[in-house]
Amino acid sequence: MFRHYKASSLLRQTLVGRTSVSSSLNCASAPQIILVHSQNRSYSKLNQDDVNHFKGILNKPEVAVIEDLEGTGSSSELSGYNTDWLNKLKGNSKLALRPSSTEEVSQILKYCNSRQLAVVPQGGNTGLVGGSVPLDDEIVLSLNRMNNIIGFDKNYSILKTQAGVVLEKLIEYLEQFGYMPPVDLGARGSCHIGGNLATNAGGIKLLKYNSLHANTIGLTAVLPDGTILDNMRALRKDNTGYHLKHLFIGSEGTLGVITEAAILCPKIPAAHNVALFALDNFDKVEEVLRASKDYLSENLTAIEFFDSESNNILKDHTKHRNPLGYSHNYYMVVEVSNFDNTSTAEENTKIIEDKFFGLFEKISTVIEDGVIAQDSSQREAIWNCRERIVEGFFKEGMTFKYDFSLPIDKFPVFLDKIRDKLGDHARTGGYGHIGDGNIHVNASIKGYDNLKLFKELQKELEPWVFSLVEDYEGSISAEHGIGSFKAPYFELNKSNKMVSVMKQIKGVLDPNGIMNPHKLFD
Ligand SMILES: O=C(O)CC[C@@H](O)C(=O)O
Ligand SMILES: [Zn+2]
Repeated sequence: MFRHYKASSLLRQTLVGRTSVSSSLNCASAPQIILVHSQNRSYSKLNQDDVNHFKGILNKPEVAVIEDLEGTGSSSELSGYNTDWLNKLKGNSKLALRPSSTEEVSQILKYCNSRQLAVVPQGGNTGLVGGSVPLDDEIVLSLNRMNNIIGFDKNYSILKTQAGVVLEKLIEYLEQFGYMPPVDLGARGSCHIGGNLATNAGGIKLLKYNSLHANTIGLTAVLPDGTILDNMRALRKDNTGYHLKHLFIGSEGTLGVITEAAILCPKIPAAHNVALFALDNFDKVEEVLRASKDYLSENLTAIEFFDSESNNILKDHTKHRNPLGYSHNYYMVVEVSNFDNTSTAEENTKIIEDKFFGLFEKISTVIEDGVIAQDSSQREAIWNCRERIVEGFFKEGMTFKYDFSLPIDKFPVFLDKIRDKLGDHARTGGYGHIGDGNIHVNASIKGYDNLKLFKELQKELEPWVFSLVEDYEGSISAEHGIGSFKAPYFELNKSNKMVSVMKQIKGVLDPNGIMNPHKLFD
């Protein structure tokens, strides 16, 4: 049984162990919706000589080159490289290349650049904005064979790794040293660290551990002309000139390919626990946020929220149940950690209990109800209430998915406006990373058989919603990136001057425009 917070009696809890926040989600079974099609610009057409060239330069060509030049559809493996995780896009690539070293990536790009062949770099292909699959017949450059962990520097807690390592493998590797990656996502079982870097992926840990921009100490990146930029000395302090690594982090594969990274890693907390609160209005959500930040300070490791529609969607489509039920307007998940490794397990338990007890005293008149986990499975159950909402919307039907940054006081009015706009056509929920101003809006129409309605609504909704975000001085992407889905709106959300400098940088590094065409810039 979960232990309930009640204003009259807060009982001491038993806190044990540590658990991952959730297992990986997988959207591979979704019915397919094709949303974007693009005719490539003046790229060359891939021919047999090109394929033979790649076979000649790559180690183990039998696994490094996956081709279907004739377009017979004989390679089902190629179909995986062509299809995005949400099953919203299907490209028409005839060739996927799987290099095994930075040198091979360099040779591939050099050749593609000289032949004007377009390239889509691909990591775990778990992105949500259509950024990692071809829109036409671009060559897929997959990093999935570059999956070696290079090592961990215990003096400076810096991990060195190849880009194609799955995030979960890094989590497991670092555990032996008592450390963890600074980033964690629902897709941890499939996403690659290189893809996380290329998209500057966020997630629930960002509040505490900051972004990948902040934690990346060094990178190796390959430019479209094959030049290797090796910055893997991994010096914590290196104040010499422009930090080119930042150009590649979040560039969504439009400037080059990240092949290695050196990442600063935080210690795994000695202990942690989570509580779930129910609230009746959004002002109170903000109050709990402020109280948690003020009172818990550095012990606050995550704070998330979800609204009642998101909670209902979870109930309707997944096996996960909210221990606080379904009658409240808002819910918040608060995670508290203790970092003092010299404390005993009992002391840790008490330290965390005291933290929650102190927080509860401050918010007891604000919350309607609350529970604290008593063991690792309850922690997971609480996290599932938040992390599995995605799965619920996905099962409801075709989903509009957004990841906005907004001033927090605009969250409720913003959601109301979207609900008004979509009317009865969709179920719309808001949830996300309240601690860093990032709201996810998911809106699902029922089922997968009304693509016409979906597209009609999209036409109405998107120009309007993205300009609303601009009016509110927010960002159209807090963490998922621009990809191809948001590319038409990218320039709306940035000043002309900024877009112009970005395009100049793109022009310098990728003058032939071979890298990930139609992503980021429309
Ligand atoms: O699928 C989504 O819309 C959000 C996914 C992820 O960023 C999350 O925070 O759960
Ligand atoms: Zn998120």
